[in-house]
Amino acid sequence: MKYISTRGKAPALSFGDVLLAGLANDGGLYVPESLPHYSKEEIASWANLSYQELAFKVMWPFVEGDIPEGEFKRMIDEAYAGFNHSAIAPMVQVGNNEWILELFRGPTLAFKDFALQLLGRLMDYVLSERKEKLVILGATSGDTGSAAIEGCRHSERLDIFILHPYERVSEVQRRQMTTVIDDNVFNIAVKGNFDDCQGMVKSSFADQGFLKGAKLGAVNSINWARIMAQIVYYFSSALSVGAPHREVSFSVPTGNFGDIFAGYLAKKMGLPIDQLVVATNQNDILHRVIAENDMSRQSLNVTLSPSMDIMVSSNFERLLFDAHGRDGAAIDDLMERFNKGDVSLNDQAWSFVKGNFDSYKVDDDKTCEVIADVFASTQYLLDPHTAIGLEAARQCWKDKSVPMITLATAHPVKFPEAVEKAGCETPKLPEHMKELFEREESYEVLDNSLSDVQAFVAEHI
Ligand SMILES: Cc1ncc(COP(=O)(O)O)c(C=O)c1O
Ligand SMILES: N[C@@H](CCOP(=O)(O)O)C(=O)O
Repeated sequence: MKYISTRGKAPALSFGDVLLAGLANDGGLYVPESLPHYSKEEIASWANLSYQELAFKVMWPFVEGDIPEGEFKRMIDEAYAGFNHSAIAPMVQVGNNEWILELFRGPTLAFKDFALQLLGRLMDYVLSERKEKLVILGATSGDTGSAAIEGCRHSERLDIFILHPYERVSEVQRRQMTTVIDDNVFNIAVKGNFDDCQGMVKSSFADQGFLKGAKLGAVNSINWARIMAQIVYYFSSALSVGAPHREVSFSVPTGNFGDIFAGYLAKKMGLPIDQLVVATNQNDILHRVIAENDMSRQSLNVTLSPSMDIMVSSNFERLLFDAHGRDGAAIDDLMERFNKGDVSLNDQAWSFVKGNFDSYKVDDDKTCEVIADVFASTQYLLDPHTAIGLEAARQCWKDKSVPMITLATAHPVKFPEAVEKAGCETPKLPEHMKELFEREESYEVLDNSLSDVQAFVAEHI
């Protein structure tokens, strides 16, 4: 399979090259040149597969030619061995035809483990084959960081630097990253917000001179391999409620647009999806663009769902590429216009976006109300991001005979502030994290300055 850049100016690459490249060298994001498409019969034949077997079926066309089949199967098995539920992504029913897809059963308790447990292994394999090393620079609003560190820390071929916004992630999230004391793991708290951190990562890809010859890699969802692994649970959950013989809908707590973009691809690959609902917190740029064609960047709010405190949604560019007939030059031009302050899409692109997604915005008060109500009626405790997803699902659901699946993107134990504001009790940390608050932390606090961050990285590789 070949991959092309959304800006049309970078060379087409193979999976292995895209995996290591992260961002394309024209500033674009890599997407597959074409997608595999599966018939109803073929999807139906996957109904009794284990999660790992299904993962292989769904992802194999994307890696074939670059990763040997046996190695890929081994990596999948190892990646999901550390999950604490045999279904890997179990479903919980919270209402009539209303489902929660638990994506927090991995080691760091958020959906990021699905892709990052695999990504670390894929990178390690390709780097070993090529006898190369990689410097990872990642940005996190709280969850990607710990999952990436967990997925990469054991590789002798990776040094990993994670930027998180200073004092804007929950204490559990921070400690999950900063208590990992390994020679190849570096945490940096940037005095800024997530968009600042993500901007520094992208700028560093554009000019890698500061690395003195070392190569930069990405663990954020700008890396295609992240999206690929996130497609699988759309298939597994849909199959478990009767797809492909019936349609299903999904509601997805959204920030960087990676997770829901994976759902959009699942649909293009043949999964019968009725609705894809983009659920946002007060940082609602994606809701505004879908509902009103307004992409104006407003200042970033600090919310009770910090992992979604994002204004610049990287993966939206992948969707815009499709919305503009996969014309890289048009996207290159559009991105330049956005940077100059243009804030709307042309009619054709907007109707493409509106035609594929519904959206809803949920504020902090409503988030807490949903956590409280759902707990009172079912004894099921939602994390704040999932509560936003569930509320958006309920507001946007058009056909109640179609099962609505809300992605539970994180475990509530990571967000005690929201849980307590909702009047609920925060659950206990799981066994493997029970000493989290006693463990030593190590991280560097830096100004919101690209040169300071790059100097720190250069000094420590
Ligand atoms: C808990 C949680 N929910 C939702 C999201 C949003 O996912 P995406 O950025 O893929 O849209 C994130 C961060 O990415 C997250 O950590
Ligand atoms: N919510 C994320 C932000 C980064 O998103 P990514 O999916 O592009 O890695 C986080 O928790 O770090």
